[in-house]
Amino acid sequence: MSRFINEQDYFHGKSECTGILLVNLGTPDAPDKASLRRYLKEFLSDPRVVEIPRIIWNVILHGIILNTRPAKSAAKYKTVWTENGSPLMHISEQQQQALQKEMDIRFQGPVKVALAMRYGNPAIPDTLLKLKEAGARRVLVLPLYPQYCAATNATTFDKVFDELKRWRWMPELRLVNHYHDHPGYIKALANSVLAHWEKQPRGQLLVMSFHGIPKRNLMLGDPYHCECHKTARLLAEELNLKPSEWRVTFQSRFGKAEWLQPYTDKTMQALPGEGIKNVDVVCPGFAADCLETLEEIREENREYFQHAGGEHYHYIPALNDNSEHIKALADIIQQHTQGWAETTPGWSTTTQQRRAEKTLQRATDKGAKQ
Ligand SMILES: C=CC1=C(C)c2cc3[nH]c(cc4nc(cc5[nH]c(cc1n2)c(C)c5CCC(=O)O)C(CCC(=O)O)=C4C)c(C)c3C=C
Ligand SMILES: [Fe+2]
Ligand SMILES: [Fe+2]
Repeated sequence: MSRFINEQDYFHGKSECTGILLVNLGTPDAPDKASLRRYLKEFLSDPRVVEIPRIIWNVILHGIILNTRPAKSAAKYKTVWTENGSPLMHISEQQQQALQKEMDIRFQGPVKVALAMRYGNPAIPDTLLKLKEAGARRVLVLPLYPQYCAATNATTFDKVFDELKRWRWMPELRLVNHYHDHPGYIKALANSVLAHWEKQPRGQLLVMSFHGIPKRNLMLGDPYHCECHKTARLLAEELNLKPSEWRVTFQSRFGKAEWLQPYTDKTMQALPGEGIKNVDVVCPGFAADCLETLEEIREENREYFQHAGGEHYHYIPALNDNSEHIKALADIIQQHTQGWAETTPGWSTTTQQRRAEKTLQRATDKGAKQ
């Protein structure tokens, strides 16, 4: 017996690979009360998510929230659930598959891209074990949150560290902290807005709505607020927008404390009164569409806006598995895996083959001339 996870079938010369662990938030297994209760219990028990002293929070969570919220949230999830299940899960799987293809093209050595969710399934420990079985001696953790936040990125890293604490032979580990100002990500966002404007008449204002966090977290030094504003400024610059043509708001407030302002819902209720009756809304902080974009932004906030006298409200989808997004994420992976011998970005097999064919052709041409 050993307290650690051992290398049961280790043998010398076993083939190795680089593992890329993509992580998003997670989603309930089904849009029903029992699944929501399980999911919310795990999520909201995380001290990185709710930073209230445990003794007080446990009473609120178990006494009130877990008795009221699961049914209400399940009803909301039902409105976005599709035959493929939760949008967040389905889109994340598409991203994983597309990134695996991109890695196979870009890298010489074997790279295995795996998807995990911070809460629910597929769990981070199980996915790390799968990467281990595949021979991943190097692991890059890429949380799919462009803006760093302790409630999302730090808790992802916590979970990875907790699992690796149990291993006898730890892999080399690298973490992507954030990519809020990555040029490829900003360009992909800008092009998705431009593509939308080609199909729909452009609104008077582009609202960039980010998931909120408690204001206290900002005061305690969380860089999230600042990174959201930087993303927004870079996106506005890329789109050549005047200051009056764009605005940052924060959505998805949870609980009674003050969160980052201005709130998206209050803004939507106020805009028609300011003479802004046509808006486009984009959520640059969400790598994949989910409950918070599809239900809260695409539907709920449209109602607030139109109820207040707004006319045209267009939601611009998240980047999802859009090819420019996948290329930007692949660039981020490439930057962060530099120096890991087997993944040295080089010519893919097809590129090498094409080069060899060209060389052969040149030699043949030369031979023919002589
Ligand atoms: C994009 C980054 C996110 C940050 C930052 C974030 C902070 C944060 N969230 C809650 C509470 C809830 N969030 C919920 C859903 C949810 N949150 C994110 C992303 C961020 N959260 C996503 C992608 C999702 C959607 C998941 C899906 O299945 O589609 C929920 C659950 C839904 C509900 O019951 O309303 C809660 C609760 C807090 C408290 C917080 C920061 C402290
Ligand atoms: Fe959230
Ligand atoms: Fe919400």
